Amino acid sequence: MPVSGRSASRRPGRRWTRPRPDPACCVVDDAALRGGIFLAERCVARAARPGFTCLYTALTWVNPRAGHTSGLTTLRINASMRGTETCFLVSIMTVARFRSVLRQLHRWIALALTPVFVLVILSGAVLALKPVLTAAPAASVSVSAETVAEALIKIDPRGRATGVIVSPDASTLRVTSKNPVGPSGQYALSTGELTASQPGPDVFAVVLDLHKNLLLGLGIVVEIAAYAMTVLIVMGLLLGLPRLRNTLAGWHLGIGWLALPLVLLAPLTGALMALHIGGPELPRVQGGPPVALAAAITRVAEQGDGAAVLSARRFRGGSALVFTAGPDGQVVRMVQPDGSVNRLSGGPGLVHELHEGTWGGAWSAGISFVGALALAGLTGTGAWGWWRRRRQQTAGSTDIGATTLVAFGSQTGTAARLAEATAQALRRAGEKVACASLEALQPAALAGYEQTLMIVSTTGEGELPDPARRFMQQLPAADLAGSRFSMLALGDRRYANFCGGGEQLRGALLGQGACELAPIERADGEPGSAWRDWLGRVATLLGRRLEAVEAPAADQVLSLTLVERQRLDDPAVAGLTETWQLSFAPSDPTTEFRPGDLLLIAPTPEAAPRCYSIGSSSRVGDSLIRLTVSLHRWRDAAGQTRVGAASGYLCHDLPEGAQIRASLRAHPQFNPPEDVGRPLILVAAGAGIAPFPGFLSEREASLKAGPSWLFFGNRQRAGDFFYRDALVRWQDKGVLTRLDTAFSRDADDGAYIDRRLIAQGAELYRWLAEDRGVLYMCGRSATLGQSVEAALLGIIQTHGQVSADDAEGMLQGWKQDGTLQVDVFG
Ligand SMILES: Cc1cc2nc3c(=O)[nH]c(=O)nc-3n(C[C@H](O)[C@H](O)[C@H](O)COP(=O)(O)O)c2cc1C
Repeated sequence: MPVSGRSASRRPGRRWTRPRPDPACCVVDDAALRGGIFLAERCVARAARPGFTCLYTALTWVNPRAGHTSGLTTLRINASMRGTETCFLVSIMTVARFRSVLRQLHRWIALALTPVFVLVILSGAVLALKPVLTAAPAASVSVSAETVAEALIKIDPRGRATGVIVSPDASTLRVTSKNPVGPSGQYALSTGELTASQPGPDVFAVVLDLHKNLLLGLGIVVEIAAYAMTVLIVMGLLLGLPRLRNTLAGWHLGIGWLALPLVLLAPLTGALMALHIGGPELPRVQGGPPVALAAAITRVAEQGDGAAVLSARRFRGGSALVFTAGPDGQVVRMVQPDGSVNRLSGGPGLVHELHEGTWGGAWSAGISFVGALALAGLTGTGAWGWWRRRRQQTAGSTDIGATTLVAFGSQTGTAARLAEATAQALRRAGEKVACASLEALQPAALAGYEQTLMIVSTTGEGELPDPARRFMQQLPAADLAGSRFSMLALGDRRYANFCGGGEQLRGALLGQGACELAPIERADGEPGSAWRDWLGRVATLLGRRLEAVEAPAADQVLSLTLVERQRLDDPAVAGLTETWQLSFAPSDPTTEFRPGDLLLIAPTPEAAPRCYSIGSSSRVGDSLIRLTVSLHRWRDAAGQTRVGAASGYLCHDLPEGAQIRASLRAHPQFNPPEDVGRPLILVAAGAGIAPFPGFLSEREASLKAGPSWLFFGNRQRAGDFFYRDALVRWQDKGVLTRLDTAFSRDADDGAYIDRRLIAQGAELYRWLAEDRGVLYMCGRSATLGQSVEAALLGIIQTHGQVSADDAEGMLQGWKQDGTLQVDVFG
């Protein structure tokens, strides 16, 4: 399907239609469809009963705006028995949709409860160490229940105390009360007097209260957190297998999977405890006025087994628990409000012991502690990853409080660098400045600033750079009365339409009512001096004094020798675009260049230069600058075949060994990311693959390189699968983690590259949104640029579960923060 056809069908608003009859006309997320049909088949299997005939049709609804499935498969089951036919319509969520919903739930539940998780997990880690850090609670000197009860009556005559612990030497009682008027402190057992030394706070008791009630009696919130944590871990398992990568998402998944028993232990046992499953068998609590601890201990004394009292505390429904040590070990008794005593058997129960790490002594405590650390790691990597993604999405939004906007429209980076230098110079002079590409701006944004300084280049035959086109299209609808601007237009007089792009935009701005703060400045070729003049004038009008300003590095003029020219397409295959790789040796062997930098070559000194993307890197020892050049061939009005001046010169006329002069233009926006660990997604069509061999050779040379994924589209696998051998070699070496191709003229393929992106949407979204990947796209603007962006919008909408507008905003955010780098040519 012609890509332009699909983009023309884009309409605002959400409208779901059935797939059109020609399957080539709709782009269906194959994986999602397969998932849906799989579920459909299971559903039919269930619906089928003896005597029924079942037919089903899976109707997958397609969203034409985004070009992807809605994620809902509607299933029609025609079941007939004895001539009566019934039709059921069942809607099934496809696997992709299900995972997407699951991911959203996982994210938002986890984020909502992160503060609670942090408190509960950290306090749990401290409590896990309690058995190791504290001495065993058993008393070394035994004291009878009667003695403790007598002392407690003196200390707490009104029965308000909620806990009492006998000291190991049986000399004092530590009494606590939740009621502020109740007794609290350390008392002599013999006299019942408050001892001079007040006991320090019981750290473990405070931590336990934090762990169980968040110190605020919010036990219910902790219970919910335990259920939620268990559910989140299960959801996480459903979301994907671990991919061991040194990224936050990689660590998150890795911890979740590899430490699964450990991370599941505490929340699961906590949830079971909250549900009273697996604990000791408790007698039914009668309820009634709470029994005083002294009375409870007296009732235990009356049992007459002479056991020594260790501690007692208030329990549910007015009852109390009394812990004693007898010859058979620790015994717990529950004293009800009516004075009846029940001996609790079986200890705290396995679930409690597993939760508290007390089932196997010090090393089980250690396991609980490691489990708590793993849970902390899961929470930390999850929350940090979310925060970092959020920051990436909001990064680059215009500075708050700025009065001057510096806006740029740049094709090959010069205007962008000058805009940044302009903003910095003005900021240093005290002006509040925001700086943004026209790509990220809407005309109405100009009204938010006192003035806008525009730096706009010209490309093609007098055209606006690609990133400025949408802004220009939106201008006719904007009312810019009251907005002030000044234009610095970058151009080159060797082109027919000098500074055409800047002139066009200026005319349109004036047409919409904006007025000029300072007259337009036109830069011919190297823009440094024109920029300085213009900036000086503008700064004076703004009442600012500039310090000495330095223009960004200019293009570097190189002397190059063509050492090799290799044909990349197969001349025997008809209908392909003739394409060559050219390797140039710079006369200065210390010349530095990186993949994505640009080489400007003109066939004659007076001719306009053309720009070619460099596909090699001096950083990894490449001494040759390598270009991929397609011959531009067309038929003129008289039917004569013509070839482009620059491409014809490079592909045919320039002999090997010849020397030329060319300009090297740094293009840092399109260089490989400095953080080599970031996953790399490269999307290329035809000669757009030019810079990517250089990207992969830089990755090959790095030990810390993250994964990389190339999407390459061309016409025929047999004839123009450029750099196939090198790509296969990089795949074998693990440098290229994934390779997806689309060959539009192959009978068994027929797809364009956007189809591949959509088919891999879930994984692609994960690389970009979760693993901090960065996507570079290179190819013709009219085809690759539009179709890939449309595919990305659909992917964000489907797999990020956001509206069309939010997807658009996210895509713009990706362009601003460098997640999406575009180098397209006309
Ligand atoms: C392929 C190409 C086409 C160009 N077309 C024109 C043009 O039609 N008119 C013009 O004045 N300058 C033209 N230029 C010159 C650029 O506008 C000039 O080099 C500018 O500094 C580039 O800025 P940028 O890197 O921000 O895009 C062209 C440059 C290239 C590489």
